[in-house]
Amino acid sequence: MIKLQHVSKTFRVGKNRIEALKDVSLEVHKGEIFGVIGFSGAGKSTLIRCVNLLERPTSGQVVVDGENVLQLNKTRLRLLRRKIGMIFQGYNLLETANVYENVATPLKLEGVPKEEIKARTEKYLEIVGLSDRKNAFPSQLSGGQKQRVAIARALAHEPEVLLSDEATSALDPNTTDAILELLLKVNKELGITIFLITHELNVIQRICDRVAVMENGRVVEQGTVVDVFTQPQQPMTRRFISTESKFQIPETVKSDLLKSGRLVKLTFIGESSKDPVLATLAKQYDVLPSIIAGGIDQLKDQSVGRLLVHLKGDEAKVGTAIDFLHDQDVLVEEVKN
Ligand SMILES: Nc1ncnc2c1ncn2[C@@H]1O[C@H](COP(=O)(O)OP(=O)(O)OP(=O)(O)O)[C@@H](O)[C@H]1O
Repeated sequence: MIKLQHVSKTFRVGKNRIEALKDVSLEVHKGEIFGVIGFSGAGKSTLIRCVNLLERPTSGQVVVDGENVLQLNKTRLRLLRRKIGMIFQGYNLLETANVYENVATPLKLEGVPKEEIKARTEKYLEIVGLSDRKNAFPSQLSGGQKQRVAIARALAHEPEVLLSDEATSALDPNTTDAILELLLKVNKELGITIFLITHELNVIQRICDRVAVMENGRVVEQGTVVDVFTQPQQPMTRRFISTESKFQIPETVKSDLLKSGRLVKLTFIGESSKDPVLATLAKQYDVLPSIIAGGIDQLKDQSVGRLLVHLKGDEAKVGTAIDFLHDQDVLVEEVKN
């Protein structure tokens, strides 16, 4: 649906050159939710803005629905942009227009017939749950409601792709969850492909199918959310996951535990969480496992359980027990000093 091939973007500010994107390639498949995550300044906004040419790449190709957008004339580009809706962190609503007008006015400007404008505006306000607030003005709405209006406005153009530029970044956690649920519904029920950028791991975990991790203008890692989340390959990705993870123990506790045994982080994905591996360690290997910390993360379609386990016993037996864990359907990472 969206293909970015070797995309680079350099900004010139006075005598300085800022390389915001360096040879970025990625592909967003039709029907999926694809997320790009990275810390501030990584190049995420520049990247997403290259899809609908709010920003023009310095080099590389951008292909949307089979069309090379960099080669389109103005009319064809305008037609293509109709297939691409966009929502922003700051909502970009018309403050002097009410909810209904915020959705209807852009359709009017596009020359959509009157009856159709009414039908679409009502339909999409209903989908985002704001039918009863259509006469309210933006100043009378909460942040979450404003984002719902922005989503309805984008959907009213009946796009095939929705670009989301940090749409939940200004919202509190509960409102964020509600907006993420709405995006899932838009993806599932309307079949709209979603390409989003975020600095929040939670957004990726909750709704994305695949993810790309950006650092200093480059994509350093990409894959399914389950793979990238459970087996991060790059230091940057690990840093991101551990920064957000509640799964950390103080250094002093860690060094005490390492004096009396070995420490392993176990990750259980889906079905593997049902096997009683810790009981097997105690029974068959004569090793005493103690759970130091643990938790479950809910990814879009999968739950991932994590345990930090201390293993105490005869050194050789603990070694064999760790080999046994590696043979199970469980990801094992030993924690060392
Ligand atoms: N119009 C511009 N002119 C000059 N430099 C720019 C412009 N837009 C972005 N940049 C620079 O490009 C780099 C990437 O910025 P970008 O906004 O894409 O990153 P980001 O990952 O979206 O970060 P943030 O979440 O803070 O917006 C930064 O160094 C930024 O200062």
